[in-house]
Amino acid sequence: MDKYFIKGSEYIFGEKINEINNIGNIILDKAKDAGYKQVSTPYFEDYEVYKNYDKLDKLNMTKIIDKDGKILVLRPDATIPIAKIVSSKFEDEKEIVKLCYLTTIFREYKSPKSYGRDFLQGGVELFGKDSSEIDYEVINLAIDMLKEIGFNNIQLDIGNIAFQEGFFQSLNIESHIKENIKKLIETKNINDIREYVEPLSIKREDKDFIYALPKLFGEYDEIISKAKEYCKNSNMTRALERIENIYEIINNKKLDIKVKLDLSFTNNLNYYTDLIFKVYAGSLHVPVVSGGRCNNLAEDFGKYRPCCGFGINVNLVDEYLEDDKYDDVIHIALAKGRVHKQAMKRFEECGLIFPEYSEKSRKLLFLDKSKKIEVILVKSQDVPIYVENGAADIGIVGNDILLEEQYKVYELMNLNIGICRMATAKIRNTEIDYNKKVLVATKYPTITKNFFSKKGVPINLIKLNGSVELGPIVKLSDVIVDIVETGGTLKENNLVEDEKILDISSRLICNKVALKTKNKQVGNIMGILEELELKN
Ligand SMILES: Nc1ncnc2c1ncn2[C@@H]1O[C@H](COP(=O)(O)OP(=O)(O)OP(=O)(O)O)[C@@H](O)[C@H]1O
Ligand SMILES: O=P(O)(O)OC[C@H]1O[C@H](OP(=O)(O)OP(=O)(O)O)[C@H](O)[C@@H]1O
Repeated sequence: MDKYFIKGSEYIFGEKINEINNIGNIILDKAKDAGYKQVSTPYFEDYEVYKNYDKLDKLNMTKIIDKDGKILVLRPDATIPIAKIVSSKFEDEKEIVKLCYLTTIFREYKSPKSYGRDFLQGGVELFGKDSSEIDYEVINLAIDMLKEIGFNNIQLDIGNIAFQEGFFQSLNIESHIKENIKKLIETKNINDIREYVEPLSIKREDKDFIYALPKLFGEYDEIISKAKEYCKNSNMTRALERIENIYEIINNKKLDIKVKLDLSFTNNLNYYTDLIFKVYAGSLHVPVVSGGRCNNLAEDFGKYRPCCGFGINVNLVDEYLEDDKYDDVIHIALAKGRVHKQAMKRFEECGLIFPEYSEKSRKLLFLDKSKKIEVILVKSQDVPIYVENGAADIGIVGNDILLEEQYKVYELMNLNIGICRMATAKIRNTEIDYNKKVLVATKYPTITKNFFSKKGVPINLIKLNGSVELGPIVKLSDVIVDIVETGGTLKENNLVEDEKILDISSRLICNKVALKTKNKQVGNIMGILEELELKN
């Protein structure tokens, strides 16, 4: 039967339809009560318009060619069509225009429980005024909707894209380099950021800011005072003042939600100019609300009109409504085998005690003495899968695994355990003729293909699952690509290392949302591990 269905395109019926309609109606009713008028926009949009905003390919647009050969896209967002309506239908640019919508957005989304090619989104856009009071009004409406829908544990993260932009404007480097740095900041992979930025001719203090930026989120007081130390021009100062204003208003209103500051937000849709906010609800590992200020968007289609708005993914809200509980245990996935043994030693040296753990135990799940940290032992290849999907908040795994497949996780630290290298190896005293196709056996097809294609050597790859060293001995392959630590296995099998491909060590990785919602616990674990690193 499955052959008739497209992955990510869901049929919804029965009670599910009612649930989704109820959520949609709450969004529309709340918006209308607050003075917003409902709009409906076309399914098709002009690709030429969208491609200017989609700088990081975040929209994953579905393109269609019409009968005149024009490239169209299925509406991948709601804000741009609404900015077009406002510019064409509302002539007085001083007028405050408040519009709301409930519409299908044709864009991929992924949650630990589901994957969809499109989703129902409800939201609002308010045009005509730029002030912190309006920012609050819009944010408060989103919170109010989530409360009415039934969520109790709500976390609001606020940031200001103008802070980062202010910094990058003053940085005297080519724009494509700036864009590369921004992309790396978004991955939060400190190792990759350092590797790219360190050789650039940028002032030391600016490099330090770039390294600090991905970690510039968390408790408001701590982050705002850190951010102030990095201010180097009036744009950055103004951006922080704006954040202070909005935070003060929210704080005074006592909304009964957690409010955090995030200055590491990136402008991935390329139209935000100022405030950016995201709302997480319950144990949800993806934000349910995303919004912010895009003051210059309307001007692209007519006259300048500042704008602030948000969108709520109704499908996700529905999926997670039943899970509205906050779990304050931090779940750590460790690569079972060499890595977990070394990691558990590290934890022990840090004073973390897991009473039921012993190297010989066959148990796969251990709680620490305080019952706040849980370790799960999984196959090394599965660590990033557990973390990406939120089944674990953080994980410890070798960079060999992270390089072999792409995962949507943050790589936070190099732990300098599980150290080894990946290399090619061949039978002792033989020469490999790289002018003809070489037979390579390995457990690591992606790393192997990339390595040989960079060298310009054509290969035939044989994927094995272990005991790779046998390859050349039994004439299954000419060479192997495998992990070498002491070199003992190669030696005992009459092989020699030929060329090193990369250094390997274990990394601390983190689920993208857990970094926000369990920021304190993740920070504590990082702090403990960092301190130990300094001592060693
Ligand atoms: N000598 C080594 N051989 C293999 N991996 C090592 C070595 N030293 C460190 N590592 C790291 O440990 C990880 C693999 O650990 P281990 O070999 O215990 O698990 P595994 O390969 O999944 O186990 P198995 O092959 O028994 O299924 C690698 O991903 C790598 O990062
Ligand atoms: O340089 P060394 O210190 O000898 O370590 C390297 C060996 O260890 C690993 O094998 P593992 O024991 O994980 O078995 P596998 O071959 O089944 O993967 C790796 O694949 C090498 O074979």
